[in-house]
Amino acid sequence: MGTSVDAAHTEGTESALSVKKPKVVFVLGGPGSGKGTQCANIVEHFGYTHLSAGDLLRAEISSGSENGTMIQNMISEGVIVPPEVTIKLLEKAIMESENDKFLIDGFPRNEENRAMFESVTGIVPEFVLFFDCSEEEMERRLLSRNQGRVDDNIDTIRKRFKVFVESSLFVINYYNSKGRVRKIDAAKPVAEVFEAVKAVFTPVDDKLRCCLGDIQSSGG
Ligand SMILES: Nc1ncnc2c1ncn2[C@@H]1O[C@H](COP(=O)(O)OP(=O)(O)O)[C@@H](O)[C@H]1O
Ligand SMILES: Nc1ccn([C@@H]2O[C@H](COP(=O)(O)OP(=O)(O)O)[C@@H](O)[C@H]2O)c(=O)n1
Ligand SMILES: [Mg+2]
Repeated sequence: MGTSVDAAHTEGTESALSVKKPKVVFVLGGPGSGKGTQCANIVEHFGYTHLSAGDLLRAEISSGSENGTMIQNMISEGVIVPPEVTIKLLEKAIMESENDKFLIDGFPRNEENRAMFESVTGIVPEFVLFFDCSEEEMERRLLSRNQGRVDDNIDTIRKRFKVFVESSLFVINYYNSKGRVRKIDAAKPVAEVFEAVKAVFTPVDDKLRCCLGDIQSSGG
């Protein structure tokens, strides 16, 4: 028995996370759909901690980890890194945070990611925010992102789109069948997308209070 990150992978739901029981929202959508951009807005307004699976993997490469070369090669090819690597990084980041609510951005990207995260941590997401955007628009955004990413070139972008359609959409459909997907039209300008995101995160009783306020102030 143990609660260390290493122990988590051999002991099923004995992960430290099954004790911490954080609140988790998965943020999914194709490459360039605006996940990172909107997560920054959500953090500011709703007090979540943002964990981007891609950022954690890139930090792992920069740290000189023994997995670094393998991760670097896989990101350059636009393919999905083995789930135990990504889950370990997510668990560590969650355990190191004092917060108890997290936006997990860009994960789970395939069924292997999803099933292993659930069996290791015992966590089911509150809901899944899905940014829906055309490939044409996502391609335009990625080609002008200018963050020096090795995978923002047209060849790798096409491979990432293929992985999204062939593997990631399966996960979105899975959660949709469980009624957990909140789909957002992500092709609109950033501020308009965030209005739709806010509606998803604002608790129902806040929305009611807001409407009642409107009725009272109009004398109704
Ligand atoms: N709604 C939007 N309209 C236009 N450009 C956007 C929008 N959302 C994000 N961007 C830009 O598109 C690029 C990709 O956004 P990002 O948030 O990194 O997407 P993701 O994390 O899904 O790949 C960035 O340069 C970002 O500034
Ligand atoms: N769950 C994940 C998330 C990202 N990745 C890798 O990291 C790359 C970049 O992911 P990202 O989330 O930063 O990319 P964007 O969708 O933000 O453009 C992916 O193309 C994968 O190679 C992964 O292997 N597994
Ligand atoms: Mg991103």
